[in-house]
Amino acid sequence: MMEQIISIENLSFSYGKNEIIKGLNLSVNKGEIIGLIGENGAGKTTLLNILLGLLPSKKNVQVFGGHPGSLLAKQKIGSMLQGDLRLSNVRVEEFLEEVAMQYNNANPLESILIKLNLVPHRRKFLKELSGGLMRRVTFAQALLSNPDLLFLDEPTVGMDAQARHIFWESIEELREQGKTMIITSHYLEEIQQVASRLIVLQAGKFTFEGTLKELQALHKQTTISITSESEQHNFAELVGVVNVEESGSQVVIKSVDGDRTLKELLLKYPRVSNITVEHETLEKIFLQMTTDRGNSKND
Ligand SMILES: Nc1ncnc2c1ncn2[C@@H]1O[C@H](COP(=O)(O)OP(=O)(O)OP(=O)(O)O)[C@@H](O)[C@H]1O
Repeated sequence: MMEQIISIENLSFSYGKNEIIKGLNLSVNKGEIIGLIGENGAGKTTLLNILLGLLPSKKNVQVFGGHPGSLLAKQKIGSMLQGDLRLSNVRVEEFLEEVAMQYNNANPLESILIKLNLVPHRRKFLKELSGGLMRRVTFAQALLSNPDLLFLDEPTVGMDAQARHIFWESIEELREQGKTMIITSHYLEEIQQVASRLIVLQAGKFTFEGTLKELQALHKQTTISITSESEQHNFAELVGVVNVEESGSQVVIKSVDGDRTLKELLLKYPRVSNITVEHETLEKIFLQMTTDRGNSKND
């Protein structure tokens, strides 16, 4: 049987009169990697803070079968939140040693410093770290407790290419170990590669939950680019086509039924060449979803 790690039933949350989270339901099983995506201000960080017990909730939120923020949950969760640890006059290794002391089964600090390439920075003071280096130290802190559940809020902001690479490699290892994760990120290309399930949060409500494939099927616009030397054509008439742009012999066709459009295209216009077919990326789908909502708001 699947082990349920997080359970949320009809959760709402307000800051004063401002309702931020609106009737959310969610169940997360062991080993799932949830990619939580949403515009700025959608409520992602607020939701993570509720799951950590940093913001209040009622019995409708359970983490490891208990209340968020319980001693058990604290031992089992590693989190990497937004906001830097600008403590004065504390060195990286002193800070991490202190964190490790709070846990019963802490990972060896030395191995984490090596894995995250932090050995050359261990004697630096936190206050002198760059933004990206600070994120790496924050990730080290999240890993120290050898957590079963990780909340990673915008983990790669400010990281350089190498640090990002090391980060996603570590996530892959954690996935193989069966760890459960909720990751928020605005780098959708990165998140779509690791997430087993995507959740879109818009203005405090989940507007999509499922795999990337399922999301793509809902927004199934396909772009077919071709070269056509023939003057005699009417690509707009092909099945599924919603838009055609022509520039000389270059033609870009948008279709909501890519497979059938392509079939009919090749049947009717066998002489077209340089055919490329592109499905929607998560980035484009997300832009479309948020723009649609923006438009309907102004209706
Ligand atoms: N302490 C607070 N007091 C009042 N309002 C707050 C507080 N923290 C956040 N908010 C508001 O709650 C809303 C959701 O914020 P939250 O940080 O959860 O969004 P987010 O999805 O994480 O955004 P981002 O992508 O920018 O990190 C925003 O409108 C924000 O202004």
